[in-house]
Amino acid sequence: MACHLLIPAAGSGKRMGGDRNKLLIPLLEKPILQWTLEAAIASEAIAWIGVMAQPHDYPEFQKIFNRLHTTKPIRLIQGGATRQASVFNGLKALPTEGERVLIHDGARCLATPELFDRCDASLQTMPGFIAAVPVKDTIKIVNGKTIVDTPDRDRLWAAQTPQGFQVDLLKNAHLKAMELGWEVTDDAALFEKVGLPVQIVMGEETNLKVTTPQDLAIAEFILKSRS
Ligand SMILES: Nc1ccn([C@@H]2O[C@H](COP(=O)(O)OP(=O)(O)OP(=O)(O)O)[C@@H](O)[C@H]2O)c(=O)n1
Ligand SMILES: C[C@](O)(CO)[C@H](O)COP(=O)(O)O
Repeated sequence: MACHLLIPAAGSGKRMGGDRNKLLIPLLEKPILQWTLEAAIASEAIAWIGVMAQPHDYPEFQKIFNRLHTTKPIRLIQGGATRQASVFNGLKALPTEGERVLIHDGARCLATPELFDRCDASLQTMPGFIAAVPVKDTIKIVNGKTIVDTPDRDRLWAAQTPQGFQVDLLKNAHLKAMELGWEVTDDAALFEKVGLPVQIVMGEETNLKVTTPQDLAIAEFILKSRS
């Protein structure tokens, strides 16, 4: 079964500090979103891509789509006020034959096609998963500036995308979130809140989310080391 991919790309990039969507910032002469799309296009598993965007970004995003060499359909879908709302809009716009969906942040432009393929294979056997990597730092829980706990690092994983789910289960979790006013930063959290299991799939250390100007420099370094 062909895999459908939703790319939340409707943010504003506040932490990047610029005056436009950070996904339009050039990284080695290509916009961040173009790197993300090229990796998704190169993944054998993905047959259809929906990109959630703010209408004011449509013209620039369309220019990026026009530069891509692919026959895979790429659709613009109106984004929402939060990542969560953008994903919900994406779920409603999926082609009806899609039973399972991958969701991948436009800002994670270093994910490899192999990661998408591995995630799609995992999604065939589980209702929900996230790509994640084991945490390397010792993490502290603090109250104000005082440490209150040091959780066991063996149980800590850093969440990434792709994340993948059975569409009907995820839609129901989003509906419940709207009804009860839950606000979360990833889709796995909604699955967790409704009591559904989410598995871990090994992510990639280099699969960072470009969030701050420092991340741009790191992403550039990683891309150069690949060429
Ligand atoms: N209303 C929103 C907000 C975010 N996103 C997307 O969700 C992904 C992860 O969000 P983040 O990295 O936080 O992006 P921004 O919201 O743009 O950044 P910031 O939080 O710094 O404003 C990004 O690809 C972003 O475009 C989205 O589709 N719709
Ligand atoms: C989905 C995500 O990328 C997992 O790391 C993340 O939660 C996105 O939300 P953020 O608020 O931009 O970190």
